[in-house]
Amino acid sequence: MSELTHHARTVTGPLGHRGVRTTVEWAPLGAARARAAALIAEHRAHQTEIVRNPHLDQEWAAAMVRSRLLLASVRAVLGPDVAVENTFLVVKWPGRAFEVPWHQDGIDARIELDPARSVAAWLALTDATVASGCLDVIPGSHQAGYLPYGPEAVTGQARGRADTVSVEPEGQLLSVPVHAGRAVLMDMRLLHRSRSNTSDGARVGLNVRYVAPGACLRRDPTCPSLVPVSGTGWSSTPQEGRESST
Ligand SMILES: O=C(O)CCC(=O)C(=O)O
Ligand SMILES: [Fe+2]
Repeated sequence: MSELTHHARTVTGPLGHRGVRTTVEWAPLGAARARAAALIAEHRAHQTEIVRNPHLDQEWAAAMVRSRLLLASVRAVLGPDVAVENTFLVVKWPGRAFEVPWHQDGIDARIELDPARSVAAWLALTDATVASGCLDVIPGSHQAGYLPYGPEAVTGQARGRADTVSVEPEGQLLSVPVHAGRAVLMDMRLLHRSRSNTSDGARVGLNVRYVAPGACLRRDPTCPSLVPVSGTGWSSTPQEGRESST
């Protein structure tokens, strides 16, 4: 590959010039809704909003990140060897303020992921509508690369402060409503956010960061190990990602 071709590929990334794909399925509608109903029942009493890395210890999440339908799409983007770097369950309860500010998924204090070797998947367990706080994205925003970021100014107390980009997002916002059972794939650099849920039902989504070998440019030792979900290329590098320079 010539220098120029490589540069162009790095800028546009594995999802192309828009940096987002919205036609991906991970489960039949009914199965996704049934899982959402179980999670809503489990978390309603405490109004739990965030569960970190449920794929490590909860069977439903371990199964979700291995969805055959989803992995077919992820493999088409990343190649045969795929591991889960992180998962993040977000429940937006009706009538409760919870805005996720503009951010990029592939960089924070603990990680930096090579956008050419990683992809973020946002899986809808309930219908995500504009009213219930679906994702808003800025197509093409990934082409500007990783941007400076810092903690958001205000937040709900139990949640902590989320990272947000410290520059004004530029470009045309696109709201991405998705039905339960469908997913959005995003370039790790794509700017996105979500607003509060003003509908009368809970909105449930799982964010998954998928990586191919060599994707972890920086990863804190406190991060859990990568979980291989596809391919045979992981056996020789079981700790890949805990090392800072592979
Ligand atoms: O579920 C949401 O509304 C957004 C979640 C998100 O962007 C993330 O977990 O990185
Ligand atoms: Fe995100």
